[in-house]
Amino acid sequence: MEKFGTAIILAGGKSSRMGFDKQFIEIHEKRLMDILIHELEKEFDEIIIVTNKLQCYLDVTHKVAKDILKEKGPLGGIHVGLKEASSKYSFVVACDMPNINIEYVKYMKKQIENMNIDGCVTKCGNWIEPFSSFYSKDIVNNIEKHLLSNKRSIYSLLEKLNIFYIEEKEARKFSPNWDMFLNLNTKEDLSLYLENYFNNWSR
Ligand SMILES: Nc1nc2c(ncn2[C@@H]2O[C@H](COP(=O)(O)OP(=O)(O)OP(=O)(O)O)[C@@H](O)[C@H]2O)c(=O)[nH]1
Ligand SMILES: [Mg+2]
Repeated sequence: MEKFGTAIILAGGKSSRMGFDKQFIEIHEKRLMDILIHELEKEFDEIIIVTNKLQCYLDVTHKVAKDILKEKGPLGGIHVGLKEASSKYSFVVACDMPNINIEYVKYMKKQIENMNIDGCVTKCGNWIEPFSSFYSKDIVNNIEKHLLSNKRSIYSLLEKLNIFYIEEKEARKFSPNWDMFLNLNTKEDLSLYLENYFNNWSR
C-alpha cells in the first residue's frame, strides 16, 4: 500500500439540516455514495466508509466501519477511518460532497509527498476546508484525546497540529467557483445542485 492509498468517506452524521440521511442522497437516480466511490477508485486503492448504518453496505466491496467514539461528529468518523487505514495519509471526504476534483487530489499529493506532516488542508480566506483534505494516521491518538476531553471541533484540533495549508489562490486554479468543496446540507442545496449541474451528469 502506498503512502496515499486510502480515501475515507464520512457517513455517520445526523443530517438534521437535510431532513433525511445524507448518505442516501441520489443524483438522478444514482446514489451519491456510489458516484463518490467510483470517483475515488480512480485514485485510491483502499476506500473506507465510516457509517452509522453498516447494514446498508452489505453489497459494497470496500471496507465499512462504524464509529468507536459515538455521537462526536465528523472527528469520530475520521478517528476510525485513520485507525483502519493502511496508508500513512488518507484523503477524507464527506458523503454530501458531489464534486470531488481528482486533479486537485493529485496536486495535493504532489505538494506533500516529501513532507512529514499531520495533514494537508485548503484555506479559504481565514477559514479552512476540513473535508477534501489529507490527514496522517499519526494523529489517531490526538483525535482520541481531543474527543475524550469533550472537544468536537476539528478546527481547534488542527490548530494544535502540524498542518500544511494550501492557499485559496492555488486551489482556485482548480475550482474557480470553489465548487469542489460544495457540500449539500439542506434540501435547497440539493435542488440547486440538481438544477445547476444537470448537464454534467449526462456522463
Ligand atoms: N462517522 C461519522 N461521520 C459523521 C458524524 N457526524 C458527521 N459526520 C459526517 O461528516 C460530514 C460533515 O458533516 P455535516 O454536514 O456537518 O453533517 P451532519 O451532522 O450529518 O448534518 P447536520 O446535522 O445537518 O449538521 C458528513 O459526511 C457526515 O456524514 C459522526 O458522528 N460520525
Ligand atoms: Mg456538510
